[in-house]
Amino acid sequence: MGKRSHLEPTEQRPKKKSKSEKPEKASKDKQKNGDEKTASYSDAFALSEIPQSEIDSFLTENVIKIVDPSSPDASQFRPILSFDHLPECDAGLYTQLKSFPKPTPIQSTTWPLLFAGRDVIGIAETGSGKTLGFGLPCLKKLIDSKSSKKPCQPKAVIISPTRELAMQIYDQLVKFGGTEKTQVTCIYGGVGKDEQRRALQRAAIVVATPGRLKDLQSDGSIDLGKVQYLVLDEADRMLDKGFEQDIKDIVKPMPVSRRQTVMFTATWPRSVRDLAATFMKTPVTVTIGGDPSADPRANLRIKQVVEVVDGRDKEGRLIQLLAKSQRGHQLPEKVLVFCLYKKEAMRIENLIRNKGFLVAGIHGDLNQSDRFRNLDAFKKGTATVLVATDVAARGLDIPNVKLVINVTFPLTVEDYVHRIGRTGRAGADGIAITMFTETDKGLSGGLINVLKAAKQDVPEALLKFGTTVKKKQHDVYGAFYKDVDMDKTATKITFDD
Ligand SMILES: Nc1ncnc2c1ncn2[C@@H]1O[C@H](COP(=O)(O)OP(=O)(O)OP(=O)(O)O)[C@@H](O)[C@H]1O
Repeated sequence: MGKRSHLEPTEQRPKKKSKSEKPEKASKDKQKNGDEKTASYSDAFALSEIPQSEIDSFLTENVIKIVDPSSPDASQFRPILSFDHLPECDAGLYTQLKSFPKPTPIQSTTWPLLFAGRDVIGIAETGSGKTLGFGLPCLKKLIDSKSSKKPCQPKAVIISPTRELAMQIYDQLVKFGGTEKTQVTCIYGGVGKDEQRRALQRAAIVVATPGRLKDLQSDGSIDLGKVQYLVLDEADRMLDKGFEQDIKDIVKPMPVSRRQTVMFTATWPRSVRDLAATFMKTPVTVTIGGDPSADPRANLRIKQVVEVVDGRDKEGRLIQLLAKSQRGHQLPEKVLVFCLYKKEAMRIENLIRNKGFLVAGIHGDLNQSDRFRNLDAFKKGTATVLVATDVAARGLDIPNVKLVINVTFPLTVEDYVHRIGRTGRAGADGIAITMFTETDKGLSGGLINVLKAAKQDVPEALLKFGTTVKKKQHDVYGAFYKDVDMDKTATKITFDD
């Protein structure tokens, strides 16, 4: 292990080391924190052989920041630069990884920490492989675990804000899970409970939406007292007011000392950070691409176009854009159209259908089988336009979405970053076109900062609305807040369960 750096204990930066200097192969029983979690992790020999200068370049080039309150030593956890550096594991866990050239930066940096049992907050751009970032260590933990599992007592729980995202995480775990795949299950609302109860009998890893998980916990169908690995995906969403109480209730039977807690997201607003700390034990915060205290950051491969328009011109402009993307190419492009409200989404979907485009919709008023079916149609390309509310803003990994059109701006710039992040995934490019009207002007400052940070053009007309960033106005924001029918006087907020 190299010399300790003189940095403040809260911050790790790449340490300078000569090329010939090699770190000791260190065994890392990382639990200095006096808790009951134990995990042993050592750098693979091939990783320990890599010169420190190469590690330093990797950290610098990817603008990786690691803040560990318990240690100032940057070399303690070397990023896993190649799949060959992964710790040994049975059960064909790494077989499927061969389809990828190497780990993404968030995977490289968080995997060693997670294998070593640390609590981790991982912040990285949309489409950067965060699911496997938390998913692979989860599967490895299960494979390595010697203790037997009792029915309805999972060892790992992964919580996601929407049913579609929960299913997507489940699919990934099954795909990468090798022989353990039969021990993964997914529970979410909008469908019957009996089958889910049966699946819980054998499930070691449960992927869930919070409402249904809480329901099954309350009626005794699941006992979370043995959970050792807890993930909040889209963590800022899971911790905002809409879900906060559910999450608190769910984690009550899993003491923080006995569980590893993992939070991943692309946006990490200040408003949730203190709350996050109450769920975690000396977490290491890993940020890819810059300081987490800055404005939410968009994926840099997405070209962002903002058009300041009169509200009455939106539909005409939308049809123009769709005509170009659907008929101006050999094959129609996949386009995701975001609306703010369910009624608006339904109206826009009908409008698009009447113009002869292949369209499907996804929002909270559809039953679950229609939601899954429509999403599937878009994935397969039988519908090339998907009209969605923010229920589809986060996490969904739909191949080849070329264009995102925001017909109505979301209620927060974080949601904007997630919405446009449905394109430009896994290294691809994408375009996002946003119609911005006078009604949205309260968010112009935040949007301008997102555009500037991503070196995008800021239209004059947007600057005229002002550059001040207003404090977040909605305690409940994002996908579910907006899945409300604002045309009605009763403003019941509905959540995925
Ligand atoms: N090492 C890798 N190399 C290339 N592609 C990868 C790698 N790991 C994962 N992917 C692929 O990248 C895509 C995006 O991954 P994922 O959905 O996990 O992104 P994310 O960071 O969670 O995005 P979001 O913030 O939108 O939820 C997926 O199709 C996934 O299969």
